[in-house]
Amino acid sequence: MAAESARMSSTGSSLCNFNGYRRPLPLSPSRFLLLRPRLSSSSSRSEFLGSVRLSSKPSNLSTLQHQRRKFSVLAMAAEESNRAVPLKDYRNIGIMAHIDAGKTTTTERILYYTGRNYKIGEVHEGTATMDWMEQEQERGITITSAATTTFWNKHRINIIDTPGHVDFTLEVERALRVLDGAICLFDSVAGVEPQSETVWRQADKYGVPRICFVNKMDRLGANFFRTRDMIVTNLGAKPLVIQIPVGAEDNFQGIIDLVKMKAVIWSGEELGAKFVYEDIPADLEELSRDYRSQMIETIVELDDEVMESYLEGVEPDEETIKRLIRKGTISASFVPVLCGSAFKNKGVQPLLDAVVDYLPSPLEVPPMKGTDPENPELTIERTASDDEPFAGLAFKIMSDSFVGSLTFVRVYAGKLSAGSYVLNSNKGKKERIGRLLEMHANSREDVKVALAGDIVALAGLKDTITGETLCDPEKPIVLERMDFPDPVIKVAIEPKTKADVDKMATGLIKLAQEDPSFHFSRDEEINQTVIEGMGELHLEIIVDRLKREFKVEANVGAPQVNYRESISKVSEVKYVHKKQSGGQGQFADITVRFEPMEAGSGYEFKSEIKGGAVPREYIPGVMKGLEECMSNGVLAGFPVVDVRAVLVDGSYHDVDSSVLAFQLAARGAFREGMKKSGPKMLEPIMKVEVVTPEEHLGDVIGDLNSRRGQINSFGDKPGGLKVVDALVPLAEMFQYVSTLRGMTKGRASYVMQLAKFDVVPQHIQNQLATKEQPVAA
Ligand SMILES: Nc1nc2c(ncn2[C@@H]2O[C@H](COP(=O)(O)OP(=O)(O)OP(=O)(O)O)[C@@H](O)[C@H]2O)c(=O)[nH]1
Repeated sequence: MAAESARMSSTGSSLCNFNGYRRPLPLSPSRFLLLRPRLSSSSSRSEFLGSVRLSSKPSNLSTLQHQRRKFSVLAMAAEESNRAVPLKDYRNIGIMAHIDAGKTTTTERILYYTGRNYKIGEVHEGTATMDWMEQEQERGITITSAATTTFWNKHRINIIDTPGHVDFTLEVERALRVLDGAICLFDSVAGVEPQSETVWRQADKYGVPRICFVNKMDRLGANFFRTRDMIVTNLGAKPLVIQIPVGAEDNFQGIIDLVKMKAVIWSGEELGAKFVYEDIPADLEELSRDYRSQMIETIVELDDEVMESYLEGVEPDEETIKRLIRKGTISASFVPVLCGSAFKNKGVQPLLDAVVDYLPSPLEVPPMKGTDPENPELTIERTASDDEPFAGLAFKIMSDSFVGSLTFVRVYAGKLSAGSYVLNSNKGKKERIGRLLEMHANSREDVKVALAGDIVALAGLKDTITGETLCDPEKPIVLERMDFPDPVIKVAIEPKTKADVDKMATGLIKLAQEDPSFHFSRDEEINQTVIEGMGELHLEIIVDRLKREFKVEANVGAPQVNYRESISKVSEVKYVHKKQSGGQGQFADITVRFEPMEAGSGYEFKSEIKGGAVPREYIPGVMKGLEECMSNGVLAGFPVVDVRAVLVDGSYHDVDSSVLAFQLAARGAFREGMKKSGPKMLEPIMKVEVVTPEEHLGDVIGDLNSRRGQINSFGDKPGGLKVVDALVPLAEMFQYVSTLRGMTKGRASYVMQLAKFDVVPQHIQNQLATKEQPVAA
């Protein structure tokens, strides 16, 4: 059996200690129904390669356990040999791009050509298989990742379709976290668009090898070479052109395969149209030779021997070329660039070949690392093998009308059997694996066992939420968690009838389990529920799902920005809470130092108490008192962030001191301390990119200025379009879509994403301080 290896890490967290205690960013001004732990950021795969192996974890298994283990190893070995597809032939891939670049269409074509989908759906007809949710079909956009398994050339390909809209970038992050490789799609007319840049950076962060597919070569204005150049200028990447188009727009016929030096021409554009390999047309011979030389000169750099032969005039053979393209893709030395038209059914099969030929198998990516739940200082790794102890990551939860809820899990190591028990190592709870399902968009297949490298859906898990680890109870590990963004927008929501109250609570809990970027809270005092998310569309979809899936009719208030409060300087306050009203009194004396922290740090509590000035048993009272206040800043009641509270001194009374007295003292210290620390209000600032015809440029800029926008740059786009890049407070962007539409007769478009939090101008702070919290309409 492969040994479980242990590594020491310097980043162990001490979540429960008084010193260095951290809590999540407070997200609502009122009481929470749901609190989420702040998750540590995942480090990149390349970072992982740098760690040092120290020792093996000692085993303390009893003889009986040893025997059982020996038996199960033998059983596993037998199963390994029964593996239908060897692990080296697995490809776990995602398809990512800007909105409307054609991800869903391409995925549909892949499913068709790999034989899993007999009746193909068209996105614009609202019948695409991957876009299975009703809202997606109506709106023609992809809003959740749907995982599906398919086969090509004896390889097993697990595909995750990801959304392009910025409100759902979390979905893209989640997909990237569990994938080994990606196809980046571009619209050949628009080239590299803003959301492609965002997902590209996300893929960089997770070290995901990728190939590029320049889609929509049949569209008017299609330009493969311009898109290739934009990959250099906008993404800073090194493209390796391995195909060039034959024709473009109406005349797009196929591609030149620069590896085989053959033209691949489709006989028609209907589904299932046949293609043939033929000689390169005379007018493309020179261009093809040029691009092939560039390709070969790039790849030979990866192998000294091949380079030497090449310099002596020997061109590498097809097998060597493919091996080196694969090597360079996996090591991110370059990104192969292909082209086609998914809609016109051209280029999809060679794209599938490229997935198999150039994207990595689970064996070619660094082993997954995590920590020992008993000892967070100890880093453990799991390599992709059925012989390792089971470890998997729950990366998505979806409500399902048949089985209640489905938990999507990427199996990193070991095997998972239906009917067995696994450990949720984040919660320390066992979960029974009821059904294991292999997903095919909206249909499913029961399987008995999932093996290393698989992506499966589990039915009937009770406690596991997105981002948590499931593992072998005898070999526990907590895998690196995912980063979830904090919501930037909120609205009040109220059920229309009393009968809907319970249904709404059930629905909100389920939706929050599925989507870690969606939060909700309820203030019993004013009888109000507030939902929080990443944008207007995100919350609109949540309300829509409440209605459709949970049959809840609700009134929804106007959207409000999630402001935050913070401090600008250090302050120290001494606060004595003393009460004597007959009977036992209350006494607590504390000195707390409040320190500003770097943006995004949340809130931290530390105790520097020495010699028992404040006895240990009272410190939780101080922590609790401070934490309660952190969700309610002194300026306008917004959550307080980026603050460290340090308990430096205090005193107590033998009879009158209690946890409650210290809790109340902490509240008093917070109020005074915040006021002394230069409190400030922060607001989300969005990076906005507007694409508009030149004649409306003046109006667009004037309007952005009137929204407190700061214009950063202008640019040009094909087709005489202008691009404006600006930073605008989110508070000024509500309903921008209709203003922009009206102003430009529907000819301009925009995308935006969170850039940073910044200080709110004083006059707006004053208005906010006197404003009511959101109320449902
Ligand atoms: N002309 C042409 N149209 C295409 C092609 N591929 C996709 N489309 C069309 O482009 C539109 C968007 O395609 P989708 O597949 O939904 O794009 P998507 O990237 O999944 O979109 P989101 O999920 O909303 O981000 C649809 O109307 C498609 O029919 C293509 O190769 N050529």
